[in-house]
Amino acid sequence: MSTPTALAASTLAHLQENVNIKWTAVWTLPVVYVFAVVVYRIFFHPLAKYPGPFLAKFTDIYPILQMVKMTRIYWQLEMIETYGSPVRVATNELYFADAKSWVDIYGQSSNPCPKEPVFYDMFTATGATSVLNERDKTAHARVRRLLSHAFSLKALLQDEPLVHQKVEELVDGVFAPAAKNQKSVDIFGMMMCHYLDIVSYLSFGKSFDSVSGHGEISHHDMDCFMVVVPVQSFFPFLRYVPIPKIQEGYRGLRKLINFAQRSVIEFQEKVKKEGDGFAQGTFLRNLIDARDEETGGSKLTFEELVENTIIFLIAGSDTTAVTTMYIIWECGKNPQVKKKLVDEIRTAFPDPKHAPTYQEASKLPYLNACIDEALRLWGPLNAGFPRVSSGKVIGNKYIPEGVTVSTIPYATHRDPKVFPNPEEFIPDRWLNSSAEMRGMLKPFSHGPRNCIGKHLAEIGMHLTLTRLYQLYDIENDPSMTDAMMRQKDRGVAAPWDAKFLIRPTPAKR
Ligand code: HEM
Repeated sequence: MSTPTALAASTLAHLQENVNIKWTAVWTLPVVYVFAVVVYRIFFHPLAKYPGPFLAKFTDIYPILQMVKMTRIYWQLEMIETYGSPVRVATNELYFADAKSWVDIYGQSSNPCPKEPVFYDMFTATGATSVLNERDKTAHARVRRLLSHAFSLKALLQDEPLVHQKVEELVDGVFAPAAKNQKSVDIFGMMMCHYLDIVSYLSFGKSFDSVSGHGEISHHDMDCFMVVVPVQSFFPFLRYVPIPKIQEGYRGLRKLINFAQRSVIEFQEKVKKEGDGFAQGTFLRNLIDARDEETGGSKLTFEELVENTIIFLIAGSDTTAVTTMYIIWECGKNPQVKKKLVDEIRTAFPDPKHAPTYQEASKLPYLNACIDEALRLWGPLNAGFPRVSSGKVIGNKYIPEGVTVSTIPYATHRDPKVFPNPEEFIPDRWLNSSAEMRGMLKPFSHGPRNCIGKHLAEIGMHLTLTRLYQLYDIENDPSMTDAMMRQKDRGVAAPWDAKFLIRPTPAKR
């Protein structure tokens, strides 16, 4: 018979055993779960058969790491070169680098691949959706139709005098003083400001005037809020974090939203007061007046106007500025290229009193070739645009629904079979371009979600480059190196050191 002490001891031992079993269960269950997930992802996941680095089979570490390091484009190319296309770069993600995938993923389709939510939810200033991040096909098509007239070449050309005015401000405020004083000038920030001034003028009916520094909003405000905008969708309470940089970002964002709201209201009031004649045919007037017959004559709401115009600033200034700067950089490095371009421009426009118009400048074959080549080699958004497979054949394989897919421009633009010597800046390759080359060059993406601002970007770049080379001989400052101009991929891929020193001197004719 057990004594009471022995009984108590045995009960205690049982209890302890139970507790041990429970503790063992507490830590073994997650381990078994994680092990099962890893085994599933490596051997049984629908993407198990695709090549790729080992860790990508069961983690999403690589793309995240590359985004943080801002070196995504280089790693993307390395993945394609090492494993071919498609390559599995994360548990549920494939990269492609061929012409057919451009059409399959991004082309017009009754079964389109929608935008990837985690990536695109980042891009909102006010919390509303815009043409950029709207995922629903029908809702996007409505906004896109409402915006399309304002972005048509014909409508934009009505605003051409404004672009000329901004180009002259860049000349007078930046190039002329540097040429006069025979000094190098850093055009990195100024070029961003130049295009910001153009887009803000179109969007709000008044420019930020950031080149002259007289405006209400500066490029610095934009930089500030770009620190918080992409992060806040992951951390909804970010605005309450008392870190100075974050608070400065929110101040910049609030300033911009206030400016946008105020400008749209003032403009709408003027339209009401002054009637049909007011600012007729201008960009903002076109947006306000646009009606979509397919949705019973719906118009852009106030919230849509504000969010979309802010998105135009983000999408349309640094992108165009970066491309312009890389053309100047490459011309500085390649005297023969520069000579051809400058000769073409100065022969077509010998009189410095006549600033070339877009219709004239867009007919220059070598300038067009330089722009294509810069977008191929240095395109600001060449890291790709993620979509979610809708369950369809992409390339030549069926890709199940839900897999994240993208075609990587940085890689298609460097395919040596299509672009010999891919790392070299050779504008001549575009003078007789093949359909194959055009099928691989997609700096503005492809299909119904391609860049709506392409014409505006082209007007800006043509007018700016022709005028600058018409008036100035431009050298790269000797201190500038390839390493300083290497692209840093902060969303828009721009020179690593955020600096580009050049030396303009009056054109020798
Ligand atoms: C060289 C200059 C530019 C380049 C390389 C460029 C490139 C692109 C690319 C690749 C996309 C597709 C992005 C995606 O699918 O996520 C895009 C979309 C867009 N771009 Fe541009 N862009 C440029 C200039 C502009 C300008 C000047 C504007 C307007 C002011 C603009 C406004 C937009 C908008 C609103 C979208 C979203 C379109 C939609 O989803 O329907 N872009 N751009």
